[in-house]
Amino acid sequence: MKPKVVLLDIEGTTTPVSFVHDVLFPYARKALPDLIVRRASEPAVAAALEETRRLAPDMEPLARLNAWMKEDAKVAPLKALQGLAWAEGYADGELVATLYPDVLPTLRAWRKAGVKLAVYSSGSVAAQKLIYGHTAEGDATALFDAFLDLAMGGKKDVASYAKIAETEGWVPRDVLFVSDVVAELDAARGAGMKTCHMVRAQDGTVAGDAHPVAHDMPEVGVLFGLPGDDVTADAP
Ligand SMILES: CSCCC(=O)C(=O)COP(=O)(O)O
Ligand SMILES: [Mg+2]
Repeated sequence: MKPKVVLLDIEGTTTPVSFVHDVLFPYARKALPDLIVRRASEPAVAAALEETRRLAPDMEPLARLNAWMKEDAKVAPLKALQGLAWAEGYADGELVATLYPDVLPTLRAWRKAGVKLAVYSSGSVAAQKLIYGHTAEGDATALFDAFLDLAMGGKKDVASYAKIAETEGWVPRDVLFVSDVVAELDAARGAGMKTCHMVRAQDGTVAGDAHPVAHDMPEVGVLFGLPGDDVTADAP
């Protein structure tokens, strides 16, 4: 059975790991000390700092945020603040999202064929929309039916995928989850979803034998019977 929904990870799947680690994360690391002071009275900033204090009561929030960034911790208040920092960078033109070149043409073809597309990333929904809203080809957010983040739970937890399916009204076996991280794929499979391991040579991802392996988005399509980008697709 062909998937009716394709649920996509971002880092290592649709964007190079280097874009996240060498461009986005350093930008946020530099911007956050000023941002959390300058915008301290904004509810989103205040809530993220409050949650940081709650999770790490013995540490000064900026020190905790810096330590999380060093560990690449997927923690909701850090992800919220990083998203606010990146919004400033995209707005002033300093940031432009880098996607793998096979991504948008293939997603357009799948959407044109009636496949629903969605994002599930540790990055906040706001940050996801910024990435797809600032690609070299313009705003591609209209391709997606749903954006999902850590509010659904951690990406390595079976319950998160069950919650996503329930929230969106999807039958799990109709959903194909594509990610570069095997533990995330194991969790999605545990909830009844189809899975595909994205192994991008540029990212140094190592293929295993637990999940079907693809090296780019068209190969995902071949494995799961989805159309290729030779289908005429109007750019969103
Ligand atoms: C979507 S914002 C940038 C990516 C990010 O912050 C991140 O932690 C990547 O996580 P993913 O779940 O997409 O691997
Ligand atoms: Mg990933």
